[in-house]
Amino acid sequence: MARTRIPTPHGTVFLHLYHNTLDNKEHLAIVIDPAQYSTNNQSIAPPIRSRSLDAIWSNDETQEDRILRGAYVGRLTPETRIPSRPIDQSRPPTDVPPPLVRIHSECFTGETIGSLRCDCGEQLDEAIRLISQPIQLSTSSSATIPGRGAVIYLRQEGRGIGLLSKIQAYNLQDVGHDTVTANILLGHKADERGYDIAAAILRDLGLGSEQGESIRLLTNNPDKVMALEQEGLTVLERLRWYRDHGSANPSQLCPQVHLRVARQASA
Ligand SMILES: Nc1nc2c(ncn2[C@@H]2O[C@H](COP(=O)(O)OP(=O)(O)OP(=O)(O)O)[C@@H](O)[C@H]2O)c(=O)[nH]1
Repeated sequence: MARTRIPTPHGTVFLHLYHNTLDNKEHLAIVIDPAQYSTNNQSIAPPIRSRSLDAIWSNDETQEDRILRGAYVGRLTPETRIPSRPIDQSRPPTDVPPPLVRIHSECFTGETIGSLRCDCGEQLDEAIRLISQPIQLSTSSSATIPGRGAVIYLRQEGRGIGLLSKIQAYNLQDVGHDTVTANILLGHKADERGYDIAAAILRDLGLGSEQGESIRLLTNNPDKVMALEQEGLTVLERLRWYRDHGSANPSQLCPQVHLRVARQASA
């Protein structure tokens, strides 16, 4: 695996690329924890870091090897390069809310070419924006810490049926079938997504696992919570956050979307 810093409109994030033994796809974790990047290093919450990244991979691994794959702490600059050490995870103080997590499945059409058949591109952006929002600590009405959490980006296009079948399904939708029937006519299940890889990535990041912190999950989809709990992860709270797919009715929008719509209307 490897990790690097990516500047985004919502701030600095750390992109983690994972290899796995279940499929030959490169799944990703977008870790939002800008405190790790700050120079004053006074974060009261534990850093969200990958155990496998910070592990020592071999006896002959050099500091340069570690830096190259992203196993460093703080900022990487021409003058500063501090390799990380294997993690000793500490539990956060009790007034720090659990990290916010979004499990997002790949959607080339919505994210890359801006398809309006779905709102996946907007959802991805909104997830990073929401997780990046400063967090108010419960013990003090004025103290805040930088937003922290992660988007787990799974390479399961078209609810797991793949891009080719998704394109064919769109044609079936254009001739009058709904999304579920279109998938079934193509020999697929209505939804072929799985969340075991997401659970493994979350465990690696110390999110939701016994050794780490519990999480708050951004989703309208209770299957995602069930799947993570079956994998032994702890989801403290499910936050409904967006409109359900296919719902164009503004009365069904959640508060964040109402806010965004209001902002757009006044722009
Ligand atoms: N087959 C098919 N897949 C679609 C269609 N529209 C969106 N998708 C896929 O649906 C997936 C979106 O899933 P998620 O981001 O996990 O979100 P969700 O299942 O809607 O649940 P939430 O967590 O509540 O947002 C992506 O893989 C998209 O490619 C469609 O019309 N047909």
